[in-house]
Amino acid sequence: QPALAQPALAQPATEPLPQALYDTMVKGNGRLYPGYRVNHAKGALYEGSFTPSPEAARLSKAPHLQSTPSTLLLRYSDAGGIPDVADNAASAAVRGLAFTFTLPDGTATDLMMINVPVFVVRRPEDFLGLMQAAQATRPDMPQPTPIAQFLAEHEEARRFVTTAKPMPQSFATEQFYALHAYRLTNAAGESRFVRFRLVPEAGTAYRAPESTAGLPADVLFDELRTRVAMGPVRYRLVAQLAAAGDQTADPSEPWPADRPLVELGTVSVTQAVPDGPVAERKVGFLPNRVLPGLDLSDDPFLTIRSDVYAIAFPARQQ
Ligand code: HEM
Repeated sequence: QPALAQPALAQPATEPLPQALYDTMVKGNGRLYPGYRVNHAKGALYEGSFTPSPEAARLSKAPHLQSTPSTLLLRYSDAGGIPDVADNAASAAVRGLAFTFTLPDGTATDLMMINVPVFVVRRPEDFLGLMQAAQATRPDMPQPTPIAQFLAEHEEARRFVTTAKPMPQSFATEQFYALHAYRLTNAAGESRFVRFRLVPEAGTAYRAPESTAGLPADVLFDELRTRVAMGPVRYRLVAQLAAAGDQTADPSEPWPADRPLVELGTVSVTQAVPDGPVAERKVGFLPNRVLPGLDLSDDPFLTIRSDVYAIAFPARQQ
């Protein structure tokens, strides 16, 4: 009997993906900013409330989507790991808005959004590849540079980087998207896949690209603080409903624009958190902090990102 050739399973000792994503993000920042988030480092904390619409309970039995209002803790942010990045810097253009909804009995869930409707890559491992390609690229390199090569091979990333990301007039005139699909299940046991978005009551309003150069570094955060001091800033939380067969695993691929939108309720941002810069260090959000009636889809980013944030949060407590 011939001996079966057993190739040695010589796998290179690689880091688990969440740790590799975190470490590569830290490396990309070039230096450490102790106490700050490695991404979305510049931000501000606010309080508010969420009042669900009657339609919300028809879609989901999740406690925050029934009739009882929740209190909200919200954090607005600019992209990138530099805590004092200017709001008009190109690197800050992907802005974040993260929420914790808390019911009177302490039940809580998180929702994390950015101001673009789709993500830059299809899969978490591609995000690692994108960061590695960007970090390996030097201006004096011959073409194709690693980043040019990555973009050549990833059509969705090309689409993302070439899509204009205009600077809003205000955080109160920007739309935000949770990107990933979630599954809502109502009291009758009926399930739908949805994607959440936030639509500003003030309408969307952007700045002409040629008008942003001389703006103060904190223009958006200062404007929001002044605006909220004068009265609540409101948004509508909206669910886009998937049709049967729409894919739910790839946040770089939008669903067709004709998918119905259902209003889930009103978000009111009512006041800045006192001593927010200190308070925000003890605050973290998780894409997988869900409730019965609000479940994760098969989008692998939801779990991988949650694992990354579970590494990042304790690392910034020191
Ligand atoms: C694999 C892809 C991603 C990685 C590795 C990643 C990593 C990170 C990390 C490490 C932080 C800092 C967390 C902390 O210290 O608490 C962060 C913050 C954030 N991320 Fe991501 N992220 C990814 C994708 C996304 C996507 C798709 C969204 C869109 C919803 C998003 C939205 C945010 C927001 C809004 C924050 C700020 C949270 C806050 O204000 O505390 N991220 N990200």
